[in-house]
Amino acid sequence: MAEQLHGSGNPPEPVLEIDRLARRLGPGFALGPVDLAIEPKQIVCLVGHSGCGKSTLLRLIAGIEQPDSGTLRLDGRELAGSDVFVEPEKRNIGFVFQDYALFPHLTIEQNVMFGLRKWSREAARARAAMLLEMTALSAMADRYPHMLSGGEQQRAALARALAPQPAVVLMDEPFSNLDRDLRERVRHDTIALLRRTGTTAIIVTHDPEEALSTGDRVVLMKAGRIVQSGTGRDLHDRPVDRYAAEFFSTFNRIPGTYRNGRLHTALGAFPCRLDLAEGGQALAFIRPQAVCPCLAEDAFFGAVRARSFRGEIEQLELEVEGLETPLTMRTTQPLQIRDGRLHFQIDPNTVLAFAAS
Ligand SMILES: Nc1ncnc2c1ncn2[C@@H]1O[C@H](COP(=O)(O)OP(=O)(O)OP(=O)(O)O)[C@@H](O)[C@H]1O
Repeated sequence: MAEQLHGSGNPPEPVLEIDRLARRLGPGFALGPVDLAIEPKQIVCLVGHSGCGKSTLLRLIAGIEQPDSGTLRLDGRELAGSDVFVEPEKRNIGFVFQDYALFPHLTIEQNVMFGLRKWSREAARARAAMLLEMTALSAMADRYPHMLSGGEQQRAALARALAPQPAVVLMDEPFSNLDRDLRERVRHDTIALLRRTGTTAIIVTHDPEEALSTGDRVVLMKAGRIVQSGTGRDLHDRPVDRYAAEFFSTFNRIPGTYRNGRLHTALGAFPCRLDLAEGGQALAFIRPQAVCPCLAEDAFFGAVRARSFRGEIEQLELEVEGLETPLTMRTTQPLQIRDGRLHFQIDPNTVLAFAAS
């Protein structure tokens, strides 16, 4: 997770400010109201399940879609508001589409130069040459898009988006068309290029791991709204609700009773603060990695019902007295299973608690 570090002073002025932005699409879907402020040079990952409105928000920012209400400002200039609407090509925003959308009848160099039509030919060629160099495409400048691999087309689309020096680049699922190995590499190179050029970027993804590993800031959406926004650490370690928790991790959900600032369960009592009356029902969310092997005789134990070795980690399903469903455990530690039983303890530090309803 790459966290951007700022000095101890105030955060920098946002480059993009979204204020109460809303858009209804047909009878079934409404986006917003959405508020979001994005700092310069930040890489923001918009993440959420299919249909939550990620692309709609991106299209509103790009100007492909017009909001019903709310405002959008870029570098202090209003792009969309009650009586303002700036056309996409006048927004100084770059866009990389999921399918790259390169112009098939133009060479790679011509594609990259497309947004530079107002530049002098000399300056445009120099800028395109620099971006082709940065994306390792110089040798392919005269080829047409169909003569490039998927990864190369993605880089060409990024070079084209970056060419006019946009204030923000928007990328809609830019790595999803690539197979797994290639995706890792292209993602790494893309982020390196965005960092090197100091580009502010919003990347849409539905992949939780991609969001956590890529974004300086992760914005989780659900049903057209922002559920939580923060660093990957914030969202992973301190999710605001069950939805956010389960989006990024898998958990054992252990029922319990809330009393005296603790959630009392069959696996012990965990300190927590819930907006719940004394005696209210809640769930302890226990990560499989927080279930640790333990040799102490008075530790909890369970009957091993399934065991699968997955390379670096081993996953076990344990049947534990007092629990209705098997407890999942993931560990890298050596295991001592005696008579089919394993002793374990729970690391309380990562346990989360949510009201049961
Ligand atoms: N032009 C439209 N008219 C009516 N409904 C639409 C229109 N475009 C999108 N929708 C609906 O709006 C919702 C949000 O779509 P959107 O494409 O923004 O979601 P998404 O989070 O990007 O999903 P995915 O990850 O599948 O691309 C969906 O339910 C979709 O069916």
